Amino acid sequence: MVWWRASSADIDVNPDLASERAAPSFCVESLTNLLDGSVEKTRVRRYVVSTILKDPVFSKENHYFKTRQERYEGAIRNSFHLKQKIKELGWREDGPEGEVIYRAMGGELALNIHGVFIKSILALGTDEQVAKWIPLANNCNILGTYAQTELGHVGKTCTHAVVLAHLIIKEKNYGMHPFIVQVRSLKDHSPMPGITVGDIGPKMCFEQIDNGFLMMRNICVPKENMLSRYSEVLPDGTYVKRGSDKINYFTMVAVRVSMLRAEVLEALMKACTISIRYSAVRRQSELKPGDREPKILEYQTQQQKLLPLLATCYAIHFTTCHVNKVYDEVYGAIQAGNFDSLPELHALVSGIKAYATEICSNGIEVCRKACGGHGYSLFSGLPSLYTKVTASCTYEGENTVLHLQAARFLIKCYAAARSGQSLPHSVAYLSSPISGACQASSHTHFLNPDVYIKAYQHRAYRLIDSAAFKMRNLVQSGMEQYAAWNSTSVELVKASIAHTHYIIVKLFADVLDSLSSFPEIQKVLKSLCDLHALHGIFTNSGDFLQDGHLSGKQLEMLTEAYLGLLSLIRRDAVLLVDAFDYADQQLLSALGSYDGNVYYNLLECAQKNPDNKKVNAVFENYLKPHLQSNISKL
Ligand SMILES: CCCCCCC/C=C/C(=O)SCCNC(=O)CCNC(=O)[C@H](O)C(C)(C)COP(=O)(O)OP(=O)(O)OC[C@H]1O[C@@H](n2cnc3c(N)ncnc32)[C@H](O)[C@@H]1OP(=O)(O)O
Ligand SMILES: Cc1cc2nc3c(=O)[nH]c(=O)nc-3n(C[C@H](O)[C@H](O)[C@H](O)COP(=O)(O)OP(=O)(O)OC[C@H]3O[C@@H](n4cnc5c(N)ncnc54)[C@H](O)[C@@H]3O)c2cc1C
Repeated sequence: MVWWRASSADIDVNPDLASERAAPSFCVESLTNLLDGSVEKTRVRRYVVSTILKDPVFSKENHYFKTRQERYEGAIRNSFHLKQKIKELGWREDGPEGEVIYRAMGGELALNIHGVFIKSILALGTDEQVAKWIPLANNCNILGTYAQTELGHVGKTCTHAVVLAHLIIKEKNYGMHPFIVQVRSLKDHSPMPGITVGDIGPKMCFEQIDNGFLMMRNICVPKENMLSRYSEVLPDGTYVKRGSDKINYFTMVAVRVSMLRAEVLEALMKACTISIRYSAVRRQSELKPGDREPKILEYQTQQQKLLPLLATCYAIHFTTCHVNKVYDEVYGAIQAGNFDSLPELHALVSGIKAYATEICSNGIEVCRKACGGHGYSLFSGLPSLYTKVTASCTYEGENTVLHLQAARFLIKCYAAARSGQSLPHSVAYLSSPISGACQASSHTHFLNPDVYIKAYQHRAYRLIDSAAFKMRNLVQSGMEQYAAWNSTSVELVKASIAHTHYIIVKLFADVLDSLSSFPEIQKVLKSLCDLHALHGIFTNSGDFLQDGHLSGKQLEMLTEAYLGLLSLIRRDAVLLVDAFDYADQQLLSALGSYDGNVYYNLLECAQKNPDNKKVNAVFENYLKPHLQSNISKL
């Protein structure tokens, strides 16, 4: 549905795109409602997005020509204007509008880490600390950041930081604890005594956000500035702990959950929208001899690049819904004093954060290359999606480090299962390994979720089992535990990826069961679920063949099923990205607009280049002497 266009000109939809929408096999609007969560949520999202897009302060006119300073200033201006607007319109950041405001802004905000600062105080502060700091932070009377990494990330805006530092009392180290530290004066913004602070300089992306360095010398932090909901130092120096000592890491769990939808999946959905629409209007080369050039989406290799990514968008979408639900449950329990599920939540979120950021950033780059030369232009919208999302493979925990966090939990659970203990829900399968080889005897058998879920479960179990076995052998042969861990870490990362992939495939298949009242939607999502699962086996076939769970013959059958799905989903591909329901101004792409008038849009964007409006200074400075030295001979 288009409710906002890239251009005010009244342009018809490109017939090549119109024909893709002519005979839908399902109701696009119903699928949009499902993705949003309900008809009402779609209405609220559209209202928020259109309100934001109509506001001239938030205009992204000439976005791709802006300097770093212009983007930074614009993002600061946007952040304050948005706060004012939210207040005036009575929107609630913790209510239905809150979920979509950030997505609607498309990232052009500068106070994101102020949000992390607030999250930390809410999660880790006592009631008194929350009462003192949160109103100040909410009103932007102080501007905060979260400083954990050594050279990390205070920039040129903030006045306060939640600093994660070691708590040492009478020479005993109690580990990392959060302290609120004032880093700049509220009067003139100069660094506080003992503080050295500044911006770290140009980055691959995030020009609109300042990231910084921070050094502290002889800084005295008042005791009441240690966030003390779960651990406190009494006036006599006694350390008191309430609950788990891991809770001080909780901000990271919270941010990893919140970034999945708004930062990471959002970008892959946009990239798929752009590249699939473009592939339905771009015609190139020859398929059938003598025929007109086909749409590039007709090429099987193009389908193979884009359609599994489209399926991945849906898979990760349902995964993030599940993760949010689990997060709410566990956070509720923690607030009531029960920390039992924190390790499982941490492992689940770590694995999914690492898996999703990796697959989304790699996927966006595939989308960019799939658009040929125009994909390289910033006007395609694809390069900036990539440079932004690739950062998420690093921030909030570098992905290898996070897979190793998840693997540590898996190995512990595997050992617990072997000693007969019961396991948390997400790893319960480690108690009951699947025995025997896959029984599929035709390609259609691979369109049965039970068959591929078993294959994924078997692969995850085998990789965890074999990593645990190797480590045990290394330790038994005299290697120290830490060295055995390092010598097994490649296999451990692989095990975490396999476990996470199993969870994602299973969650997608579970969603299908709940859709029996929407048979058309169920059908198309079933094909996407099959494609997601079979693509994963096709591209990691060694893992499934290695111990004979699948045979070479079965892989041939699976390949046939997989390729069949590509041509099946190709028919609905444009409609499946239309269901993501992005307005053109959200995509900011000359290739991906709803109307498909790619060449008109590209030319319009290029003509906006201020450099095209006048003779360039290089003419006077460098070209003229050469061009005019022999002018009389022409
Ligand atoms: C528009 C968007 C703009 C961008 C926004 C970007 C904002 C970015 C912010 C940041 O990047 S903030 C910095 C984030 N840093 C990281 O994520 C670092 C990653 N490293 C870790 O998470 C490490 O685990 C650690 C927390 C630094 C601790 O390392 P350490 O080596 O001291 O201990 P470990 O052996 O790793 O863990 C000990 C113990 O604790 C458990 N654990 C670790 N993390 C958590 C957690 N988040 N929640 C719960 N539990 C956790 C871990 O499993 C171990 O448990 P046991 O096995 O001992 O039981
Ligand atoms: C855009 C952006 C915003 C950020 N914002 C913030 C912020 O607001 N606050 C903040 O505190 N930080 C922030 N960070 C920092 C970020 O959290 C860290 O960069 C990240 O956690 C990785 O840590 P590192 O840079 O020290 O990398 P390193 O840990 O040095 O990693 C470098 C390499 O070493 C490997 N490695 C490291 N440890 C292990 C291990 N145990 N086992 C195996 N391999 C290992 C990694 O896999 C990686 O390949 C931000 C970073 C970026 C890019």
